[in-house]
Amino acid sequence: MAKAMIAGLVNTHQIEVLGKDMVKLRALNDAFGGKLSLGLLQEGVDVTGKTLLLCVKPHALGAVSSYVQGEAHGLISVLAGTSLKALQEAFTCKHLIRAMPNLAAAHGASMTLLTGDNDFRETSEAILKSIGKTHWLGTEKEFDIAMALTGSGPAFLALVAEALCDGVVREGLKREDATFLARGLFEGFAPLLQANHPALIKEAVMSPGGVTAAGLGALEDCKARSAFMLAIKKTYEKTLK
Ligand SMILES: NC(=O)C1=CN([C@@H]2O[C@H](COP(=O)(O)OP(=O)(O)OC[C@H]3O[C@@H](n4cnc5c(N)ncnc54)[C@H](O)[C@@H]3O)[C@@H](O)[C@H]2O)C=CC1
Ligand SMILES: O=C(O)[C@@H]1CCC=N1
Repeated sequence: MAKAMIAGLVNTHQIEVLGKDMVKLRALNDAFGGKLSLGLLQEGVDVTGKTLLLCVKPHALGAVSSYVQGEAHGLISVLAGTSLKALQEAFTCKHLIRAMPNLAAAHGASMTLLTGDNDFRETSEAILKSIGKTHWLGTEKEFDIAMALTGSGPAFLALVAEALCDGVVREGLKREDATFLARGLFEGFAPLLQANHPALIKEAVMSPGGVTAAGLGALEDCKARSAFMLAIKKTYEKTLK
């Protein structure tokens, strides 16, 4: 996630990357043409007046915060399931934001959620727009629910793509043809979804008594819709633990 954010920001912002391993940091800097400043994350790192992008796994929050000192200007955290309250207890900063990008950030196409301090909304939106689109949510509850859709969504859609491919392979299609076709399907589906409500797309394809109706009937028999709703529920509930 950090690498994707750096790629989006490197040409417009001064970026200092703090990490544990100087060899890895140098390799990262080489990948970005030497445009980064590097620093070791060690006791006493002064972050006064800086805007921090926190991109470690949630369990590393305590370790990272124990190293830094001073009052940061802003802190933008991408840590899943880590509340504003927990961040506030760990860091001293003027403005606090939670952000939830997704894996498409690696292609500049993230759908990133934001919530937190309204006074830092514009700045955080400008920063996160470097990796795709942003959407501000007024409460942490909405943010945590929406995360199940956009943060985890690439994994759910990957499962759909994989399952559809498995289906045609089971019927006899070659795997490479299936994969090529699924990529084309998803590419074409993106603009369709931008222009139409999903229910209308389904209705447009579902001819009376036709082949798609037979397939959709099987999905309803298998409770596919209910399975996806349960997946969202479980993802959201896990966020709260
Ligand atoms: N992978 C995803 O699709 C998404 C991930 N996130 C969030 O992004 C965060 C990072 O996830 P990834 O980039 O996938 O993980 P990652 O494992 O690729 O990157 C984490 C980085 O943190 C460094 N690190 C670990 N412990 C550290 C410590 N104590 N001090 C300094 N650096 C430390 C690691 O060396 C590594 O470079 C997580 O909190 C996750 O919840 C958010 C949205 C989507
Ligand atoms: O599953 C996770 O914990 C992270 C957060 C959202 C996507 N991946």
